[in-house]
Amino acid sequence: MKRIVLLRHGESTWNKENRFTGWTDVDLSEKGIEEALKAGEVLKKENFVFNKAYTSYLKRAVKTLNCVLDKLDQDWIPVEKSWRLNEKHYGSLQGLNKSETAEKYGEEQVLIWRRSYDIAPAPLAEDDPRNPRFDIRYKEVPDRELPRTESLKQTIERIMPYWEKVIFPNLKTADDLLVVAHGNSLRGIIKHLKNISDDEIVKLNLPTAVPYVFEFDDNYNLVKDYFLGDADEIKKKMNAVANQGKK
Ligand SMILES: O=C(O)[C@@H](CO)OP(=O)(O)O
Repeated sequence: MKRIVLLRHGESTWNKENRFTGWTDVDLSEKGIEEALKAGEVLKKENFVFNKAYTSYLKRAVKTLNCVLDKLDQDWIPVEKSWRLNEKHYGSLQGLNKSETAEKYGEEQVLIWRRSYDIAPAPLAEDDPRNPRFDIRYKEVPDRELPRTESLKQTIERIMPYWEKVIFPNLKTADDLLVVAHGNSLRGIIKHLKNISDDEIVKLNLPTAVPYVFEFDDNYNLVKDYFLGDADEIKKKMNAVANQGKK
């Protein structure tokens, strides 16, 4: 049996403040660190030994991974970071409070921006200092590939080359892989793995720092997927994420 564990980072300071984050590089909150350490403990209890881990270029994911590996005493394993695992770029919404945005534009519009498959928020202006083209960490990425905003569809399009060429083929030699990323970048991967329709994906809200295990047979077909943890608590966390876009 081969397994890939997907893990959304722990609560960030902007999750706490209920602000659209996207590619903004905010830190974990105190609670986020605790959640990340707890995820590590849960994986330890299940005796996971990872061959390799992947994460994004954003510190809330990187630090969550570090907390998990520390708890597992597997700090030594190879880790690869890629900008392709970054969160969906939230364009000009980045920094805005989600409830205030719902007051202004309506909950339905906010749901479209947050969860629809192919509608993207308005892009950042070319000269906006937050435009990724000004950020040194993306200097190796051709400008035409750097987003100014993204729909989930566009997020999936930039993740897939990395998923299909780098992460997934590793299952040939590895038994257990760990991917620590973000609410929407992981929704994109899950949509692909479970073949979820464009309409159904709107309903998926990922909880922070709850390990989501995907099991594959010898032909790399998905056989089973499940969250590790208390079902009621996970449901509560998912509802809380969904409610962030309400007035
Ligand atoms: O703001 C964001 O970048 C994401 C993840 O925290 O939020 P949402 O759940 O609204 O897509």
